[in-house]
Amino acid sequence: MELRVEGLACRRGEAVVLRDVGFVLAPGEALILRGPNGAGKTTMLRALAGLTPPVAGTISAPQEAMAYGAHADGLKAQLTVAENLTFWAAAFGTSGIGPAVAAFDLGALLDRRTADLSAGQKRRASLARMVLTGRPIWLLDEPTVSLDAANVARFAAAVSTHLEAGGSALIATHIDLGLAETRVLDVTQFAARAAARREADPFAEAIE
Ligand SMILES: Nc1ncnc2c1ncn2[C@@H]1O[C@H](COP(=O)(O)OP(=O)(O)OP(=O)(O)O)[C@@H](O)[C@H]1O
Repeated sequence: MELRVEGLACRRGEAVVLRDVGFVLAPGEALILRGPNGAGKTTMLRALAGLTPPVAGTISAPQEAMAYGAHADGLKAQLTVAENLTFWAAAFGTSGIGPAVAAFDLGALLDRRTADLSAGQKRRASLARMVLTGRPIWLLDEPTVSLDAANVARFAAAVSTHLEAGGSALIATHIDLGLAETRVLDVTQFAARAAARREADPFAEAIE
């Protein structure tokens, strides 16, 4: 499913952080969100995921087409990895957790409470949930935090499998994931405050 975003203005709290956001994400494509800390990557992903509805603009794909993987792992701490994944599979009507377990090498961890996992193990269990959603558009916020090199590669392979199946992914990350043929979207071009400053002072851009 294509995701077409036009004229999006996104707020965080009371402040409009981004405006005039526009891009097209085609099936089979990954788009990397870039920008320094505070540029608005999370803000954009939250708007697309429906957590903070945009102030203006249009998002072509319905909410049900998107799966959001946030900064937080979002696991139920007292449940085991298997119980967490089974819960998600049931919630999204996906049969079987096998492909998600294999993609993130979780076989040896299935009976462990997620509260007792290391940070990287929690991250892997959290990312496995994306596979279980069965949703075509993945929105991922710094997905590789806490992952070692082998697991960054596992994550990249899971994204590639998703893209090959006709899915797409919008990924905020500061690292090179090693994905083939990704496009990069620099969110600083959509900064609402810089635009407002430039409009107020036509010479501001020259001294920034
Ligand atoms: N709850 C909030 N209320 C008001 N402003 C916020 C809130 N959360 C974040 N902000 C501000 O919104 C701006 C965009 O933040 P955002 O988290 O989208 O940036 P980011 O590009 O994801 O940064 P990072 O790379 O550090 O994760 C920042 O200036 C931030 O301080």
